[in-house]
Amino acid sequence: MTDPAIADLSKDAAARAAVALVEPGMRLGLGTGSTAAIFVRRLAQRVSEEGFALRCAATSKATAELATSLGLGVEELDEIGWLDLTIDGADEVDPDLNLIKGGGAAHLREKIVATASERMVVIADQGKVVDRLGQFHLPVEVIPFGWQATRKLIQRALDRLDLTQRPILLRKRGDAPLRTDEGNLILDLALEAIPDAEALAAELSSIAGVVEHGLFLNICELAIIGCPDGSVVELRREDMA
Ligand SMILES: O=C[C@H](O)[C@H](O)[C@H](O)COP(=O)(O)O
Repeated sequence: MTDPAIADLSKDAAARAAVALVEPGMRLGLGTGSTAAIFVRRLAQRVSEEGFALRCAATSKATAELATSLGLGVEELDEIGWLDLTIDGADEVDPDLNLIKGGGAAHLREKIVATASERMVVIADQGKVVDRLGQFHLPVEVIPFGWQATRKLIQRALDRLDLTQRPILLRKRGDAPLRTDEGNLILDLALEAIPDAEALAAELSSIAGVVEHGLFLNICELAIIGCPDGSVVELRREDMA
């Protein structure tokens, strides 16, 4: 676990490098979370200094509010239609640039926005880089109707993948179940490690009550990893380089 102050310097380094990828007139997807929020602040700063136009779609109500408060115009994704670039954070990044996202319960809209973009770039601190996905609890957004049956079906899917006895936790905010921007629930899967992310993603996607899981496979093209000294390391997916 990275020291929070060090992580903030690193996140800022990654955010500043990502702002340099933005070109005037771009159609841009804005991610969610603490790293994405730093990016939004740095982006607003650059736009106010240089005064160019952008069209932005946000991945959450929180990001839309932040961007709007900083003077960035935010539109619905469908008003813009398609995006040139999405910049977002991640909870884990593996060597193939596969990700776990959804620590902030926003992965459904994040995945819609990222896959409606020509390019998705992740910004993160070094603590997010892992050899194999799964230490971070995998968020799964589920419909409230019949969610306990959905949880049983997820458990059975995990059993088929030899991920037995893994806790599946209903995410709460205070005493109440957390509701996503879409009014759904989040189940967090404490897997420890994911031996076959493609197989798990396919199993989860086949369950009726599952809206979306937080595995982002083959979506991210570039990860900008910030370091506390202000430098960054760029990780690229081989097949897109
Ligand atoms: O749902 C939230 C998102 O997937 C975030 O991008 C992710 O949790 C990373 O957030 P942070 O930058 O705060 O670590």
